[in-house]
Amino acid sequence: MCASASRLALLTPQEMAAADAAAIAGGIPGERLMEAAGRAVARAAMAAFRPCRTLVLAGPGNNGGDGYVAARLLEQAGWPVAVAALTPPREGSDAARAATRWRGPMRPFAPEEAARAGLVVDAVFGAGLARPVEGIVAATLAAAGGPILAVDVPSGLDGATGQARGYAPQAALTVTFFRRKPGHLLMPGRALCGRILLADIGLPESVLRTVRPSTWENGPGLWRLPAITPLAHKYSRGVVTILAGAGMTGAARLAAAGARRAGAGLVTLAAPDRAAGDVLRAGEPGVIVTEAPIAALLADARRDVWVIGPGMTAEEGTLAAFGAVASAGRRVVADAGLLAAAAGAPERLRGAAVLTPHEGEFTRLFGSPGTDRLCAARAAAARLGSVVLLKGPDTVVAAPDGRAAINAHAPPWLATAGTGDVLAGMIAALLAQGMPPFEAASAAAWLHGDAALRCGPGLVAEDLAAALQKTLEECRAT
Ligand SMILES: NC(=O)C1=CN([C@@H]2O[C@H](COP(=O)(O)OP(=O)(O)OC[C@H]3O[C@@H](n4cnc5c(N)ncnc54)[C@H](O)[C@@H]3O)[C@@H](O)[C@H]2O)[C@H](O)CC1
Ligand SMILES: [K+]
Repeated sequence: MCASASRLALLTPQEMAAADAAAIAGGIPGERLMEAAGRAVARAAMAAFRPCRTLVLAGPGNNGGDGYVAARLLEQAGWPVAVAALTPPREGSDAARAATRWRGPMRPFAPEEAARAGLVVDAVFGAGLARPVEGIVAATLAAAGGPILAVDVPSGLDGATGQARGYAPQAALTVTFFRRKPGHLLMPGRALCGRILLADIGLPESVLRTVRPSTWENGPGLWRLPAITPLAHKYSRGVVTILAGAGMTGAARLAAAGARRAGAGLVTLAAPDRAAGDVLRAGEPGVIVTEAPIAALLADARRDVWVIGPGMTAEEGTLAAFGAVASAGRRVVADAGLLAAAAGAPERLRGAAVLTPHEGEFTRLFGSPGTDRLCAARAAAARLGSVVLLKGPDTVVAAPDGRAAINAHAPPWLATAGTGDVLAGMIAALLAQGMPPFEAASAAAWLHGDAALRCGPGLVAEDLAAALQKTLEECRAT
């Protein structure tokens, strides 16, 4: 794994525990890791908040241990700190030793204590969350009068899925260690964490070779955009063919704009009839419009990548068009109408390079993704042998081989009509320029979000393609 991808690795709580164990087996005392974790929490508190009456809520495990260390260091810095222990740590554990070094005031675990605090440090549960948070823990966290600084994760948040198990508080700041967890990027986890600080606690990078992560935060470093060689010509920069629907030609035009701006050398819109063709010709002059039948288009071997679905209806004809293109060995980005046409029968999309369903399309194809979007997208990708890009505020890109990327680099205003069509065209363009499907889908998702961030909340889909130019310039420069 290259260095930049390594930095983007996301570790599940289980993988984090394995990383800890590997480090400890490699001779790094757990106590040193805990001391480093607690110090990172104390430093983050001192950097983010003014000295105030601080209550550290300590759980029975190592999350609690981090909390005792942070309490001791904050008190040494002159902060008025008290600790409330849910239950004492297991005797002889690192957390127990950290607890014995805490000589300051102890308080009961009680809502009124949290209500009186200017800052609550939530060190109750972290990677070891075993069951929903409820009862006195939930009541005390919910009563926090001031901001919450969460250690590793807000207690109750599942680090693997980003879902709250029972109650999980809204943190102002979350300090996590070594690598982020999927739950720090998946919703609602990302929102509940508030600002996320990643601290180095001295775990060597070598533990990643032991853990072998398969989930990454999406970003440059996980993929590289195709270089534009001096000898490039339009065919070498990839040919994208987009099937246009009879009615909604706008979607195909948006896909064409996305494909062109993402660098495809030649983009063709295949119209179903003359009327549609005339409408399409009114669009971007740089797009070739043809009414030629699919069979004739397939005779040109350079037409390697196709987009099928935007603006198309969910009926047999759409599936038949896909069948003809896929059986000719061409790579298809399946979106919108094609996904709808295969509802309940996802195997009919076997052979597609990339599927780009939103939640509703995914549900109609594979059933509800439920609370574990990562797992659902991975299962769908493995089932079809295709990359599945499950769109949302936390878009998940899953490959058939188990790799997955979570894209947090996208603003909420991206959720507007037509942006999905642009994305489908962008994926096709990157495929046509030689990127493998997982990398092409991941890169397109990130570029798509970055362009939307540049456009601001007034975004309409037509703006995206134009904003892509700046995004691509900067991405290529890095
Ligand atoms: N490398 C690192 O990232 C380091 C992380 N550290 C911290 O260690 C915790 C994980 O510690 P662990 O002991 O495995 O789990 P927890 O502290 O989260 O607590 C588990 C403990 O709590 C019990 N429990 C779980 N859920 C509940 C519940 N709902 N109600 C009651 N009790 C519950 C469970 O039975 C266990 O006894 C990680 O998050 C980091 O904060 C290390 O300190 C340093 C290295
Ligand atoms: K916590």
